[in-house]
Amino acid sequence: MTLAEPASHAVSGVALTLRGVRRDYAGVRALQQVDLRLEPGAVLALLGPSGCGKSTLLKLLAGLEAPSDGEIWFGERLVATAHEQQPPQRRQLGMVFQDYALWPHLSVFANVAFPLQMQKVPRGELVQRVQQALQSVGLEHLAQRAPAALSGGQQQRVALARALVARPSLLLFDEPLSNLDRDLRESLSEDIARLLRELGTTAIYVTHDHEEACAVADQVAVMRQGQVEQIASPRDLWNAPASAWVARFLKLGAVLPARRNGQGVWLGEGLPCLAVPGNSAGSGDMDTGELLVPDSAIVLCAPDGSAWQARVHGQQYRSGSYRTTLHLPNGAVLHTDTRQRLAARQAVGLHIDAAQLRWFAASDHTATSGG
Ligand SMILES: Nc1ncnc2c1ncn2[C@@H]1O[C@H](COP(=O)(O)OP(=O)(O)OP(=O)(O)O)[C@@H](O)[C@H]1O
Repeated sequence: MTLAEPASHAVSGVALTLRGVRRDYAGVRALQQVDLRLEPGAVLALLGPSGCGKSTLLKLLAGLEAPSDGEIWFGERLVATAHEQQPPQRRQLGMVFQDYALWPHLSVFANVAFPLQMQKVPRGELVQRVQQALQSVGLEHLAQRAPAALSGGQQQRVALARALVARPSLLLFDEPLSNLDRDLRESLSEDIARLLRELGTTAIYVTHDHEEACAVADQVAVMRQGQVEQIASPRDLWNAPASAWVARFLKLGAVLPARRNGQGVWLGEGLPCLAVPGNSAGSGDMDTGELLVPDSAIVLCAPDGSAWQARVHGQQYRSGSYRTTLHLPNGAVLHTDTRQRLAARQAVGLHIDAAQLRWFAASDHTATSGG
């Protein structure tokens, strides 16, 4: 198959298709069989632990590396196979990196103008587009400054304007906010999300930060060992994690070994039975698996107010409430948030909202939720 030429005019928001994409380095399979499809204008966050293949996937999309197998399509354009790759400059990409990558000797204006100069855009149009891009990131008043005279957040806004000014069909973000403090990350991720939606640009956004991924993206791909473990909207990811691993990675609550049959689910010998709705186990033999118990499923009560007994292991104050660690009689650890200050080793009762629990079979990724 030969690679198509890019369209001569700027295309906003291209569809993205990956089919069977694999990438091997000497002795390391960094990506194995990645298949995904992104609609034009959609924003996909790649989230996953260190080494899961996020940067490798980004490099393949950027054309900085070639797949060992599979196909990458931008809309109707085949941009990469193992045998043939379109170079980065022909892919109509914008990129925003963690370290901003601005030219230190050029002004803010000149940095943003750079991609248009490369495209030999006429001066009048160039000035107008640079001003527009700077306006969209709220920096038009700093056009003549040098990057060194800007804060980290402002520098990243310049990088964003530079990526947007060329009207790319795909924007790639590589941990763009990880050098910034939490408040700035929040405000800038909101701005990025708004801009991407206004412009209708398709984007891939690599991050380690769950909240940032959900703030920016329509879809989140959770990656594990070179594969996409789950791809879903932020809401579906939180409400319906596909596996115990995803639930753990997203820190959705305690994920505990459990057993079940048709009568219910048990977290251990001698503990009360949980009536997890939708439990599809047969009435006979016990099934082993894991149970997700979100923090929000647990409400504390007096020790004699429930069949569930626990002891307080410790508390940590966190913006308005105490995150409380609880030990069940069999040693299992649960967490909940409460406004009550409790003593270590204090006995408490628990109400567990079974509707929020989620069962994961040991042998597969099939989850049964209470919701
Ligand atoms: N040039 C390379 N040569 C050999 N192995 C590599 C190379 N680049 C990446 N890898 C390996 O491929 C796997 C995926 O790496 P990648 O950088 O894509 O992970 P990541 O999810 O981006 O990690 P991080 O979040 O730490 O940046 C890792 O095991 C890594 O060691």
